[in-house]
Amino acid sequence: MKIAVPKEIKNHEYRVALTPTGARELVNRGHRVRVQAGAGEGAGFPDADYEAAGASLEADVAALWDSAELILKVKEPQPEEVERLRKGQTLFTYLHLAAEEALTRGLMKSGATCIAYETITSAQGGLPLLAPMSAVAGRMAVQAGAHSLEKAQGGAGVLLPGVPGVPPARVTVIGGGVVGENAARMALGLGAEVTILDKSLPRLEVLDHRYQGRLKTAYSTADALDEAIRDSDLIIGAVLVPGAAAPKLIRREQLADMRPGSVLVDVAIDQGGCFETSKATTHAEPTYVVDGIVHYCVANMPGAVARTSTQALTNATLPFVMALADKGWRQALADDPYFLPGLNVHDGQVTYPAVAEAFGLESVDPASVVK
Ligand SMILES: NC(=O)C1=CN([C@@H]2O[C@H](COP(=O)(O)OP(=O)(O)OC[C@H]3O[C@@H](n4cnc5c(N)ncnc54)[C@H](O)[C@@H]3O)[C@@H](O)[C@H]2O)C=CC1
Ligand SMILES: CC(=O)C(=O)O
Ligand SMILES: [Mg+2]
Repeated sequence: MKIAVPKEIKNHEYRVALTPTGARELVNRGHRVRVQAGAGEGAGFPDADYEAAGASLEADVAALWDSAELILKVKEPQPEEVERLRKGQTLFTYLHLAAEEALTRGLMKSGATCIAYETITSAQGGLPLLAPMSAVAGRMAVQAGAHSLEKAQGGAGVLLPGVPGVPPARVTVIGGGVVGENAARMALGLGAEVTILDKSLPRLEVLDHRYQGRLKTAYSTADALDEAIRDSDLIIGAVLVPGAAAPKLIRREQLADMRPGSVLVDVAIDQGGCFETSKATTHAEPTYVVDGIVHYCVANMPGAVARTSTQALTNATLPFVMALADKGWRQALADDPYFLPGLNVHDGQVTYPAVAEAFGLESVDPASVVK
């Protein structure tokens, strides 16, 4: 199969969808891999390493996209990339469509087959192609929050661990999944006082057991959120309803109940964000202040630690990439009921119910598409 790996063009996105190691695996199976010149540089993978792995380099972006049957990316396609996509091509990347109507409609118009990393499931539960980046983003959320609490960033001037004689800061994490647990681990490690809110009691039980009293857990209700808003120096938004737009859990008027200079880090921003006042920011300008509260809402947090993230992402994606390349998208999805929910758009139609619902579109059963 003809496979293309473009250089990512989102603001400060340095990850790449395939490492030279991954390229070698595909080439060894008889596939033709073309990598855009410079695509791996930001993650520390020079062009020469791809050539040594048997891939070819392409400097002309239009030619790269045009020649491909399968396009591997990291971030959702930007408008100029959507323009390049066409019927007959398969796109495999993060899409987060429920947060982006224009992108959804653009992909429908392209006629291409679009498979999202973040909606693929597994027999063990969870979202195996989201999890590695959620681990990165969860850990980074505490670094970002700690930095945002500094005065120069508009923060209250609070040090997360405190010092002897001064109590630690209070951190609340809303959503105790992969992002939430990784954020909590980091915050605990720094000595903060940490509470996790979740709607899932079984999940809270697991966390309670695992952290043996060092981590407080609370069932996520309006009252629990009110309390968190009043008491927290840092709130991390880490909820997910798979494939759907994030629920808005803190409204603008509630910011008045927070201490001035407190910080909201909205990791769920890639699904639209879980705070009413969240709007996506970039690594170039990650924060802004609303009503005295610092907001950090970067939608591609792992892009900032591209080396770690690229290796973690491609460890998870490679088996799926190999299945797509070896069997073609239709057979690969038909053979694997956990891969099938990755299909979000095919030939002008939405095939993921939560995305269709978000925009009042009709949803087609993916199983009927791969028959
Ligand atoms: N901004 C970025 O760069 C990145 C963002 N993300 C995003 O972070 C979000 C979280 O991802 P994961 O932790 O992997 O998901 P997950 O599925 O592991 O965890 C989500 C948790 O949220 C809980 N939840 C759902 N509704 C809730 C509510 N109303 N109140 C409290 N808890 C609720 C669920 O029970 C679940 O435990 C996703 O939107 C994901 O796309 C992930 C990686 C990078
Ligand atoms: C999950 C996601 O959106 C990211 O890693 O950028
Ligand atoms: Mg996004």
